[in-house]
Amino acid sequence: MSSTSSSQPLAQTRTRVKICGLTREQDVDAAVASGADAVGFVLYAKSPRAVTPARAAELAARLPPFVTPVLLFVNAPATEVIASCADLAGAVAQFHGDETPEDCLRATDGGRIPFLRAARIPLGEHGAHFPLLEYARQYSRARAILLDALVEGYGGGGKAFHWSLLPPAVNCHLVLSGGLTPANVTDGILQVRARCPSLAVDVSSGVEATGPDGSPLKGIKDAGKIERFIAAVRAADAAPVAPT
Ligand SMILES: O=C(O)c1ccccc1N[C@@H]1O[C@H](COP(=O)(O)O)[C@@H](O)[C@H]1O
Repeated sequence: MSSTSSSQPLAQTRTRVKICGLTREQDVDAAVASGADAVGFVLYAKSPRAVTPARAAELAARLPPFVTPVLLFVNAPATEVIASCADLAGAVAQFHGDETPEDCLRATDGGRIPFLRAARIPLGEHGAHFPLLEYARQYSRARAILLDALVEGYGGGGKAFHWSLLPPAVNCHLVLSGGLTPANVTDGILQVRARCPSLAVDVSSGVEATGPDGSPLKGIKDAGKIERFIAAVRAADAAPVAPT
């Protein structure tokens, strides 16, 4: 039985929130205080938000029960994924590179470690050509398909794809990400939830602090932005679902 597709329609749930790319204790605490359901640590050395597995475990030790640590990998060897997840109780793996369905299973001990698979949707009108339903079928052992924009460097680019070009009906668990901010997340949820009842959201760039010149401080979060982001998610949950 697959995890992401079912013949029965999925139930609509409260929108779960993941805050990703955390590198500091105070940002983990801010995410938890604002009501995040999950926090993400980037175990991809080329990312400006990269942490080591040991640092991820140290930061995750601050999490209270029922807040899930997510470890993000890009084309990491299976042994590395398995070892990192073994060191962090309750961790979920997020595959954000070119991992095949077989790679995902190998790196999760045959699916025993729960995992998310990122789908990288082209920007602009090209997004209409992404075969999401087929992709979800291929990665049916994933707990959810995480939608991100196709950007250089695999992810974390702060760019949004065109949500309106997603298929009209998707019956698998989705995580919407890519360029979400406190200002656009309500609209994103309303557009995607009309197509998929089981939706979570994930943000990194959109809740980061900025330097004196307005440039983003990658890996450094802004507690106020995290709070406004989660408040905007709750506003979407309180809104009626509009048909597509
Ligand atoms: O954060 C990164 O540096 C990163 C690097 C490589 C792959 C994914 C990465 N981040 C993830 O990308 C999505 C969207 O992020 P954003 O909100 O647009 O910045 C999210 O899952 C990040 O965790």
